[in-house]
Amino acid sequence: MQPIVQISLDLTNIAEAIETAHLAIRAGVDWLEAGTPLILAEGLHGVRALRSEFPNVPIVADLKTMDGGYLEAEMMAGAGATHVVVMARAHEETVRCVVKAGKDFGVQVMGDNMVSDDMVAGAKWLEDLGCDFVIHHIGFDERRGIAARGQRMPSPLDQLREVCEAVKVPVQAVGGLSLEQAIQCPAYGAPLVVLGAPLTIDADSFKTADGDLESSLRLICDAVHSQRVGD
Ligand SMILES: O=C([C@H](O)CO)[C@H](O)[C@H](O)COP(=O)(O)O
Repeated sequence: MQPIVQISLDLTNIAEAIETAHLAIRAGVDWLEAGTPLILAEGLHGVRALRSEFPNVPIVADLKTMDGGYLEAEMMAGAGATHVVVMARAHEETVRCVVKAGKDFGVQVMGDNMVSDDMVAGAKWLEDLGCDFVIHHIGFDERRGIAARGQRMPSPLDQLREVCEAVKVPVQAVGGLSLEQAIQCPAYGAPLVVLGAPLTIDADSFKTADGDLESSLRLICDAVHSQRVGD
């Protein structure tokens, strides 16, 4: 499969999310993610607004579902999401409910192995329960906490190859990746590349000399799309 570029809209209002999404789509981004902060701030309205503005673009709702999985997935599907996210730390029954809702409402399920005791086993478990994708994720707080104690910050690249080898479903690596590291994900076997905080939060640092963020983003998308997964 050709690598896919997703932008994580970790923003807190619809106007900013739509503006960033337009720029991203023009630059070649394939999927939009309604990030957790956007969903907290704007809820279903945020997902509906993205769907209405971008009728044909896949939209990942990063809900991080822990319970009540069927209804959460049903609501997000109704608002226009094409993908929902359930956590490996949730009860097995919750993952099953989200997978069932995914089938009933035509959305795909991404299982997130964040904070699993064994990240590789967590990924495999999510696949066995029927998730369509695995997100291999080192959480924001975990990374910051470890760094604050003066230890090396863990990276999702550390075990990415192992996770990709353990499952058959496509894998996405998330959590503190620089743009350069994100671009390397297909070489580790992960076809889904997420551009997160560096672009949505520190966007100014990624503008080209002429101040054009869109052209920087286009270069990144081209670099990802020109790769073959696992090379
Ligand atoms: O899911 C996320 C996190 O848990 C906070 O909600 C972020 O979208 C994800 O961690 C992306 O983070 P960066 O890689 O730092 O952009």
